[in-house]
Amino acid sequence: MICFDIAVQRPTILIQGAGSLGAGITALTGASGNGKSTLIKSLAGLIKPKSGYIKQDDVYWFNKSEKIFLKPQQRQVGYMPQGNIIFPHMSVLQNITYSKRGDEVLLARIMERLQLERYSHTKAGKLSGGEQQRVALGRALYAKPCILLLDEPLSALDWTLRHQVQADIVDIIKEWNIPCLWVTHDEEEAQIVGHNHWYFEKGVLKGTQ
Ligand SMILES: Nc1ncnc2c1ncn2[C@@H]1O[C@H](COP(=O)(O)OP(=O)(O)OP(=O)(O)O)[C@@H](O)[C@H]1O
Repeated sequence: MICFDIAVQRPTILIQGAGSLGAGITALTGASGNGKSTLIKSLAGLIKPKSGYIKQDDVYWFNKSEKIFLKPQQRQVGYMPQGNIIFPHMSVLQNITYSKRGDEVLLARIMERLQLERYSHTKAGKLSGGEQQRVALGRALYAKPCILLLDEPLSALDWTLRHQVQADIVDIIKEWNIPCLWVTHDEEEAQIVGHNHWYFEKGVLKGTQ
């Protein structure tokens, strides 16, 4: 279980949120610029909030008053960022094993589950959009995450691929039984994938109770 209560000051908006993430998918929506990526990056350790705490069970990842701040690599987080998500000149295998956290068994399982085996030595930049998304997901899973943070994981895909990759991700999260925070602009996608639905309104996280 990941619990947090944080505030992040941005130039034009104060972003605040408190909640807890147990197994299953929590969809996160909200208007552009309201703080969705900021929350995800804070949980991943890429942003240090100005106050509050983030903890996994009893272990603090961030605690302002105790001056605790774990770096991203010290948190067991699988993070799939928005935008350019793969290293195009590296092979699929090199992309997936980038974190060096997993092992051969986990790698084999990921390659099989994401149907990437036949592309192992292909440069990731040569794959289709949907295949690249699966590589990015594989990299996040290879980090042996205790939480998956997905920032608009389907945004680069056309409608057919969207449904396919969406179903793959939902299946894997069910199988792995871990918490997942899934950012999307698409309310319909949020309803389909999310067991819970959080949203940002004027920088404040709602729907967490
Ligand atoms: N690196 C940064 N430095 C300073 N301010 C930033 C930075 N990145 C984002 N912001 C600001 O923080 C606020 C929240 O941005 P954030 O990216 O979290 O929004 P979002 O809800 O994810 O938006 P979108 O849906 O457009 O991706 C915005 O006002 C944005 O301008």
